[in-house]
Amino acid sequence: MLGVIADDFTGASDIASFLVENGLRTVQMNGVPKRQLQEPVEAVVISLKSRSNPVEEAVQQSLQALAWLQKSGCNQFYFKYCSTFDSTASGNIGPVTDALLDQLNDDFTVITPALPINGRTIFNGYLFVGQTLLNESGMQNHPITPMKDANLMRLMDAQARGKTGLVAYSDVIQGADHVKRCFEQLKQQGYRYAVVDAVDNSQLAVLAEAIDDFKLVTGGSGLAAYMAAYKNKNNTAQAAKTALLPNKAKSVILSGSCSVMTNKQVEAYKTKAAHKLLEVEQSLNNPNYAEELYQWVIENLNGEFAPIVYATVAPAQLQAIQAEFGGETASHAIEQTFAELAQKLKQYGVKNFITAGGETSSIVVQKLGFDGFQIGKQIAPGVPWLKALDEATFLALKSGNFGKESFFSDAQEMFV
Ligand SMILES: Nc1ncnc2c1ncn2[C@@H]1O[C@H](COP(=O)(O)OP(=O)(O)O)[C@@H](O)[C@H]1O
Ligand SMILES: O=C(O)[C@@H](O)C(=O)COP(=O)(O)O
Repeated sequence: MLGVIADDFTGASDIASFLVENGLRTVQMNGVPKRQLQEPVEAVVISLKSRSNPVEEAVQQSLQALAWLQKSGCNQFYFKYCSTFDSTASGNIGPVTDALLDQLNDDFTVITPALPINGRTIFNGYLFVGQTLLNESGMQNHPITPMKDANLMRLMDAQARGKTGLVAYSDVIQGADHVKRCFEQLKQQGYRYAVVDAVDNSQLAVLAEAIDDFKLVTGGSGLAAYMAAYKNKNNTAQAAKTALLPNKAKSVILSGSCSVMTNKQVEAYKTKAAHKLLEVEQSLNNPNYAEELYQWVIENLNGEFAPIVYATVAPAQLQAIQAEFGGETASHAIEQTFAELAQKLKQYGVKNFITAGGETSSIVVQKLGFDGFQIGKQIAPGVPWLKALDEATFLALKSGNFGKESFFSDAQEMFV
């Protein structure tokens, strides 16, 4: 069984959806579960909110997740981080990878954020988003983990204990046996991690075969999709695919992502539905603010499309807000307001929640407190509908940069 430790909740649903698409029966758990697994599954994804926590906390949470997965019968582990490698010079991708390797008594793994279907590719160890380098893609303006370099070896070396080598495109295309030999060479040269080029899915397919016996794999969801397909090559590739869809019911959208794509999605959606900007100053200073937003949402639940509350702003506005209130203070206040608002709306009877942004989605789901999710149909690559395990509440947790401009209405067009 494959055990996945995801550093945020959108990332968890992203990887879970690709595992399901490629035939693995998968469940997504909300944090480290307090109970044993009840579902017969081939993969378990544990959603953590550890991407931007202090390093020690992220390491500790990840090790707890690993221990639970080991106890539950997993024999291979995947550390899922963002396809845009969201991290800083102190972590958390490096330290968590090191801690997981140590705990598994291993000393080598791969670094593979590539997700070609969503434009994330790696060439000569540089991460691209579409046709631009990561650090020119808009990710340099990320509110919490601004990405100012695209070189994965440098990014990893800054935050991890060991040295990072490269298996370049010209080697990857020579096939899985050759890639395995490259890994051996890198190990002999003292490298602990290998960035592996992937400009399209065929390199991920090669890599999936080359790492089939690795104890720990790290990356975005792209490689996981091909691992699932490889593991499933002899049998029921369609078995786990699901048609699970949300019911038409009271629905809301909460958008706390400031990514380039979320900005476009919010702008497009504002032409269709009731919309309200979440004001940072109010979040910080008005103790009644979540209640006021709640009243606004419930007055607007009966439109053709769900109302949206958004903190999403363009880079210049974000900079001004962060300069005025402090980045962390602003982020924290916004996240708390969204969490409180979501809780009130659930109590009111809202059944479908669409959230945008990894941190935002994570805090909302933690507050709503489900044990975990079944994985439903994808709205866009990497964004499935999820159904809470014990009730008919559905969620779509949209990664900052995923989905088309019409994502928010696309999601609702799937209601049955
Ligand atoms: N208007 C804003 N001003 C300051 N911070 C903001 C604003 N809107 C959102 N944020 C914060 O930015 C962070 C966005 O992160 P996240 O939700 O993970 O989105 P993404 O998926 O795009 O990375 C959150 O902590 C959120 O609270
Ligand atoms: O790998 C990805 O890009 C996503 O699964 C993911 O982790 C996105 O993070 P957010 O943009 O913070 O939602």
